Formats: sequence, C-alpha cells, structure tokens
Amino acid sequence: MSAALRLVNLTVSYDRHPAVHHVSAEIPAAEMTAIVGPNGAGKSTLLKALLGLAPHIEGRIESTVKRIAYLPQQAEIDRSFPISVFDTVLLGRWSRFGGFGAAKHVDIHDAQHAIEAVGLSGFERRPIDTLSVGQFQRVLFARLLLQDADLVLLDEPFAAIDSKTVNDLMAVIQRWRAEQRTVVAVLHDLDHVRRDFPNTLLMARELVDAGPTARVLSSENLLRARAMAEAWDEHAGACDVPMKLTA
Ligand SMILES: Nc1ncnc2c1ncn2[C@@H]1O[C@H](COP(=O)(O)OP(=O)(O)OP(=O)(O)O)[C@@H](O)[C@H]1O
Repeated sequence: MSAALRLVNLTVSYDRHPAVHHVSAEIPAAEMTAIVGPNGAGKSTLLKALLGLAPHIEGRIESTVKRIAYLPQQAEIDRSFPISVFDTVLLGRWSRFGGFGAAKHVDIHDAQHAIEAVGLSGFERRPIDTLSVGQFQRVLFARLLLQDADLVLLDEPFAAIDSKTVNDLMAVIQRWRAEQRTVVAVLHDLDHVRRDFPNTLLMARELVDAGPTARVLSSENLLRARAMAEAWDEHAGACDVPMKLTA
C-alpha cells in the first residue's frame, strides 16, 4: 500500500511548547484513517500541521498529494456571516474562479448536485445561521464535495451529530474512499472507528501506535495512551519531553 503522507520525526509547537512530539507514521493512500486519542492529545494540531496551519519545528512531512480539503471543528467556524447554503457550497470552487471571477455553469450544476447528495435539496436559499448543527455539517460536506481533493481532512466531523446524519455523511466518506481519495478524520467514538476506519493513528502527544485499527485500538495501547497523556508536562520546552513513557 503506498503512502499519501509520510510523517518523519514531526514535532509541532506553539510558542516553543511542543503539542505533538517526534511523530513518525504513514497515512496510506486511498484509505480511511482515523486519528484518535484523549483530549489534548494533539489530534487537531497534527491535522493542522498536515495543512501547514501549525508549523513544525522539527522533522518533515513527505506528501504525494496535490489537492487537500479540510473540515475544521464547527466551533471554529463563524456562522454569523450572511450567506446562503448555496453560496457556502459554491465557495468549495473558490480556488478555481478566484476573487474576481464568476462561477461557471458547471460550478452551479455541481453545487446543486452536492446539495442533493447531502440531502439538503430545498435549503439552497436558507441563510446558514438558521441551520441546525447537523444541517450545517451537511452543508460543509457538500462544500468538500466541490473541492475535488485527493486528501480530505476532517476534524471531529460527527461531534454533536445525530445517528441519521452520521450515516448519511459516512456514505459521502465511503464514496470518497471508492473514488480512491484519502480520508483522515479525528474521531472520538472508538466503536465507530473500529467499524468503519481500517487504519488508525493513536496519539498521546507522541504517537502510541499506527496501523490496522484492530491492532492499534488494543486495550493495552488505550491504557498506555491515557497514562502518557496524563503524564505530559504542558510547560515542557521543545525537547525536554521524555521520548517514551510506559503505562
Ligand atoms: N493555537 C494554539 N496555541 C497554543 N496552544 C495550543 C493551540 N492549539 C492547541 N494548543 C494546545 O496544544 C495541545 C493539543 O491540542 P489539540 O487541540 O491538538 O488536541 P486534541 O487532541 O485535538 O484535543 P481535543 O480532543 O480536546 O479536541 C493542547 O495542550 C492545546 O492547549
């Protein structure tokens, strides 16, 4: 299996305090990978590092990917901007038509199609600040559909989402997988990960384990992750942090 991304000794810091420390792992291409770990384990930071939004101070990321799409946590998105569902979805094509260009017929058609694919037909003119959390997540998935990316990064896509919406959005993710796209999702529901994500990275600031989900999510690894997260020194400098802790 080829790698879409290879992380080599990656350390990501905020103000010289490492949030993710010495991670080496591969993200397989055309596969679904979950990133899991306790709160504060560095999962979102790792995702942001893959995008270049959290600069790494050590190590490197080797990539075979051309286009990346990113879904941040809903809490990070300002919904007060007065914009409709349709225009929000169309923004997925922003990079093609740019600041002063106009959307082409094909973009309008694809946006309509994406809105249908996530079950939101009839909502096109609704302002986004009137939507429920689940409906808004459907809008964001429709926007991702328009981005046509090789690598889709999702940060807690199912937080506060009901099971019907989760199932519908999982169908979109399965479709990306069938189209040979690489999907990486930060998730908290380990049963869901075991069911649907063949590959997992278990984080506790350092990498605990990476590879096939059934192996990575062993009770031994999960205990170890918890102990490592609890033992982490929040105020450690860039390289005063122990490389390995045992449970
Ligand atoms: N912009 C930032 N500036 C400074 N520190 C940050 C910043 N973002 C995250 N951190 C810190 O980095 C560490 C890892 O946070 P991160 O959000 O990556 O963890 P997480 O595993 O995604 O957590 P959760 O499951 O709670 O969302 C935490 O100690 C957090 O306080």
